[in-house]
Amino acid sequence: MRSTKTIHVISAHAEGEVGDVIVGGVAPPPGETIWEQSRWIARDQTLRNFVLNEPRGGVFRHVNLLVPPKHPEADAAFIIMEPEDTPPMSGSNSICVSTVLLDSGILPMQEPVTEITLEAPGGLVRVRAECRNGKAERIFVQNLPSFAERLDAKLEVEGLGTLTVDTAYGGDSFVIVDAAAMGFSLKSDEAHDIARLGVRITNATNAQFGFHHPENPDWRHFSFCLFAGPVERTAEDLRAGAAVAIQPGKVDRSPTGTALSARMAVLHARGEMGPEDRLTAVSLIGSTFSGRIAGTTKVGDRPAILPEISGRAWITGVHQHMLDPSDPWPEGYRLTDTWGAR
Ligand SMILES: O=C(O)[C@H]1NCC[C@@H]1O
Repeated sequence: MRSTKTIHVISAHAEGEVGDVIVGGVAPPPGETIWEQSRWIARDQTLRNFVLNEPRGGVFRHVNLLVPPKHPEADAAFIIMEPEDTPPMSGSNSICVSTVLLDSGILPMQEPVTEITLEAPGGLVRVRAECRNGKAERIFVQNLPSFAERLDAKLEVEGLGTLTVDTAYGGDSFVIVDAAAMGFSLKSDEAHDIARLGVRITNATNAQFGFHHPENPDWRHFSFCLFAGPVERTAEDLRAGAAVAIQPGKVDRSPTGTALSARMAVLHARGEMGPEDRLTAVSLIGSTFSGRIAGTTKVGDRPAILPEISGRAWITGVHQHMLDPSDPWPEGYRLTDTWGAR
């Protein structure tokens, strides 16, 4: 076999959403901070195209690049590559990265609990992993400070009229719509319609509102549309369906940890969720992430919560992605039959 580059990957999924991890074969990109390194990866596109485009990737794939941490408290750092974005943070990807680091032995595992600190592009995240028999069984992530931005804002969407939406940040930026008001009961056979509609709503939100993060002026757009199911409360246990449309038009198979964090920020801002409550988000495939509000803080002058989310991930394989020097498509390709919901 001949190859001009070989990239070593441990593949994983968190509650259904793919989050592969590059463990070797890629030199750390230039940059003084993990955020700067992630901007370099986003601008350069070479690695993104190689691992995300066909024939090695596909629209369902997210890939995380492990890099040496910059922060003295971090045990490891990672750059997240999603189909269209290179975001500050991701729930499912951080759970996959933690699981791969511990299950593969890159970081030492201690049973029954291992605590590690990860450096995401958006900042430090503390991780607690429940471990048994050599497996990280459940990962608890103290996500980035999360905040509600607009509540009950009016958004015009061509063909849909005026929608009432919330916007929020949960490690990534969300427009949140009421799933029932959009005619969805959040069943798996609605995935295609949710993906198509969600992208239209995200695009309209970007055109009309534009996102502003008080401490990260580089993150200026809305990434996702969350279709939020009704919250059912039993004492301190809250439960709600969640389907997130990801650009260019797919639905997260997991319940989306950043969406759960954004939703908890909105519920907290409305006085509908407190630190004693737990919110379980349920995805279209029936998988769950659990969340709680571990504290409150401020992001700039905005009131914010410190969300903790938890979920499970599993390793699915080990891959070596290679490039034959005669391959005419070294950066791969995308076609609109799968890249973008039609
Ligand atoms: O869990 C999450 O936050 C993510 N899942 C894929 C897209 C989002 O980053």
